[in-house]
Amino acid sequence: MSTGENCLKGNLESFMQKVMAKNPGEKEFHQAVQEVATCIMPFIDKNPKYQKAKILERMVEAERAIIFRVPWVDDKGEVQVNRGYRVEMNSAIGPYKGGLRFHPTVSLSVMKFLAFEQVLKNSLTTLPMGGGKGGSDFDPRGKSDNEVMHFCQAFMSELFRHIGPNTDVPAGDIGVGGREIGYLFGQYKKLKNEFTGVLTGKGITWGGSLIRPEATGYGTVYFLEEMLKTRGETVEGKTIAISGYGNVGTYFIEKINELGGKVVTIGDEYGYVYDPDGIKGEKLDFLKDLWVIHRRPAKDYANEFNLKWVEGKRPWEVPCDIAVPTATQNEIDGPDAKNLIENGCWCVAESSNMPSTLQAIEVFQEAKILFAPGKAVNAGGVAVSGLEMAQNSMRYNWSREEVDQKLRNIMQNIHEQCVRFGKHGDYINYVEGANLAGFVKVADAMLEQGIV
Ligand SMILES: NC(=O)C1=CN([C@@H]2O[C@H](COP(=O)(O)OP(=O)(O)OC[C@H]3O[C@@H](n4cnc5c(N)ncnc54)[C@H](O)[C@@H]3O)[C@@H](O)[C@H]2O)C=CC1
Ligand SMILES: O=C(O)CCC(=O)C(=O)O
Repeated sequence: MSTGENCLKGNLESFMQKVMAKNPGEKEFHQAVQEVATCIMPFIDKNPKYQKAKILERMVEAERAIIFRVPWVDDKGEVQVNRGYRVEMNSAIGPYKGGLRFHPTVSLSVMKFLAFEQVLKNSLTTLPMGGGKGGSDFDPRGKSDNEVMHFCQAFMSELFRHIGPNTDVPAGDIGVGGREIGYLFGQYKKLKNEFTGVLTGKGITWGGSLIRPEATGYGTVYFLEEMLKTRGETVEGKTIAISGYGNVGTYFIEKINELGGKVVTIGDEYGYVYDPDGIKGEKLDFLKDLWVIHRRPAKDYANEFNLKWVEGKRPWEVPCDIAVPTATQNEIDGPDAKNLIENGCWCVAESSNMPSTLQAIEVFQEAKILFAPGKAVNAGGVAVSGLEMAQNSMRYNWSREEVDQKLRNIMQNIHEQCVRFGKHGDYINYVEGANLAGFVKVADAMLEQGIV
């Protein structure tokens, strides 16, 4: 290793030590920062203006992080207490924008890693959106509709004072779909007495955008198509393993089926289903409601169609051409990554946020397979949220075809940016490309806006 490389390694270590000391125990946040800093620090070294203004040091510090109590009453009349969060990470290029997650694993660390990733992702879309994320440790599974509504109303009773159409615009994420956005919006409107585009993912009759429900899944496919083109390939005839079967997973399958690919797995934290004939027709119709409407486990799909259920394992042991994680963070570890490659997988497109551990990323990059990170691959969801905001401001709606075309253009543009910033000879380092392209726009805006 040269003296310059040693010096950079030393800078990264000392930077990470400071981040870890300031954010003790927040392992997901450390992981997200480390992945980004590893790519950005050599670039900052060559562009001292970013160092002088301490841009990266400022970017890892949330502009604001709100933690609040969410008390509500369940169907038995018992008081329940959950914890709510909204991390407003960076507003250099627009209002804070990012989803709300309702899941028992939600913690400050999870919220901060998601908000940090969101800043760079939103920048990649080229739309004027800053980054934020929020949520609660509330678990919607097994709750009645009435309980979900009461929880959403209690959550918004605090959140409403921190958000607004020009300040912070939340949307859905794990456990938050159209139903939850409806209850959250209703409570916001009641409290503020105004009808504004304060949330995205709204119903079509009250300000939502066509294609928003489909956007993350479809956008993933559009990005995947661009990746495959770099090797002269298409989706047609490819066998694909995925994990989650919620909003992202089901619309991903829908678009893959249209293009002649075959999705053979879905799963959850309890195991996975192997469906070698592919998830299509009435099986996809069944799957679409399974989580998004009923919040039921993946095993129900195996039982319904008499398929193999593999208890306690992840789908990454199944032979496939392409793997697309669509569930949650750190769902592919080092051994999973090795398994995938040994079984013939040559492309991994991350549709969930930070699904691969740092070790898994290393395995994919060393094997030089096509590998692209969530912040690029899954940016279609927030991109159409940005289009929903634009339509709300204009008090106008674009057609399904118009939104879909804009989504496709945005995903192609993100792919071009990844190539521009990440190409090394024949190999495209999509992680480096996405991080650098996302960083430059935010960093330049921060420089122009002074030390704030
Ligand atoms: N909804 C959106 O527009 C976007 C979502 N994402 C990411 O995509 C992923 C999926 O989100 P959605 O489909 O919206 O959520 P969802 O709530 O509709 O579906 C979540 C899926 O993940 C599974 N799951 C949840 N926790 C799990 C765990 N601990 N282990 C294994 N499986 C688990 C559930 O069973 C379900 O199949 C998340 O990582 C989310 O952050 C990223 C960009 C946009
Ligand atoms: O649509 C949005 O605002 C956010 C989507 C989201 O949460 C994400 O991109 O991870």
